[in-house]
Amino acid sequence: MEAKSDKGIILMNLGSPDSTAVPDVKRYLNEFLMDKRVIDYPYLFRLMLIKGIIVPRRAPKSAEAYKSIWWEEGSPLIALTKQLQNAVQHDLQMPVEISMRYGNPSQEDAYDKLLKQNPNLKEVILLPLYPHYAMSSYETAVEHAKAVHKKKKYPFTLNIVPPYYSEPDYINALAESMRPYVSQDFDHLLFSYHGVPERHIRKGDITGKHCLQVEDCCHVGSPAHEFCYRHQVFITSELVAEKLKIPREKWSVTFQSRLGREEWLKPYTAATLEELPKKGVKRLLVACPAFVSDCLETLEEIAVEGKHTFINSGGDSFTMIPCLNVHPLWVGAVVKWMTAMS
Ligand SMILES: C=CC1=C(C)c2cc3[nH]c(cc4nc(cc5[nH]c(cc1n2)c(C)c5CCC(=O)O)C(CCC(=O)O)=C4C)c(C)c3C=C
Ligand SMILES: [Fe+2]
Ligand SMILES: [Fe+2]
Repeated sequence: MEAKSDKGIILMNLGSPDSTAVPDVKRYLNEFLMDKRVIDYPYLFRLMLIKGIIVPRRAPKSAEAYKSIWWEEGSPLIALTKQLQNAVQHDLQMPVEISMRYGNPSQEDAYDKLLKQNPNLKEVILLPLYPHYAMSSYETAVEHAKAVHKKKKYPFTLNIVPPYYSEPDYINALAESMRPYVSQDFDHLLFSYHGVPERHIRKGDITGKHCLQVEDCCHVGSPAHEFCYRHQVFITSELVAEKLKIPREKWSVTFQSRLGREEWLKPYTAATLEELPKKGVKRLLVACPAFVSDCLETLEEIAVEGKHTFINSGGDSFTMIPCLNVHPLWVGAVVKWMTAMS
């Protein structure tokens, strides 16, 4: 009989509200936006801004948006993360659980479930479902996982997978998942990434003098790249475009989901979708590699709102390429990484 593994795996994603009811969306947005790595203003100012202005205004609109994409089994992001869990579990001996940075299932739920399955658990391998490093995504997920682990004095160690934005297995899975779409006629491929404030990029610059300060900073060698979201999304896009042999003038990178009045990474996706038809781009493909699983930001902001903007601006066809979700090559990559780390 095969010996029981003393390791377990957690796939960690961002999370969604428990339901599309406004109070649930409010609770989720409060937790999300009160995170000091997402909105990094001083605590009291953040509290007043989030609880007094942003959440009361945003929650009803967000609830409507969630309603328009909600599945019978609940949030697409959570359902797709569960599907990934099942697919990976099928090929691995170690138990696999999922956790969400905000909402449910929580990090504690995932640790407890693993421990219940094996009280002698020695190590948990944590795979954040974010390919790129950003203070507001990968960093907050990992710091949260570490904080819960420390606070509850769990008896196992944590082994965290670093950002995989340029890992050949990830790039191969992403490129192959996109190949059926780029094999048909199209005028342009847009890589639309979740945006972040430019200030976050400068704040995360470990050299203090590189990001958004040096001409073409993301393509000039620097230790800052290890923590630079902008650099990392360019690398992903370049590697995928190279693998798919898409000429440089046929693809570009934009940033979506801006919130608030600060300057965020540019160019903005919405403005680009308006401009492209005027430049002769009529048949557009859009991929969103900041997200491993399809979610509100792809299914609503891109596939519905983005399409509307593009078609109303003179575009003819708009195709959103699905996220990796449970693509067999992605499942294979995760299984390979987990096996190598165990
Ligand atoms: C200051 C605000 C935000 C930053 C910075 C931010 C960064 C960031 N977010 C993701 C991934 C996702 N974000 C999602 C939804 C979402 N994001 C924000 C705000 C910021 N995100 C809000 C307010 C929301 C909620 C929805 C809304 O009201 O518009 C999602 C989808 C969640 C779902 O349930 O489907 C994802 C995924 C990344 C990767 C990132 C930094 C790189
Ligand atoms: Fe977000
Ligand atoms: Fe940079």
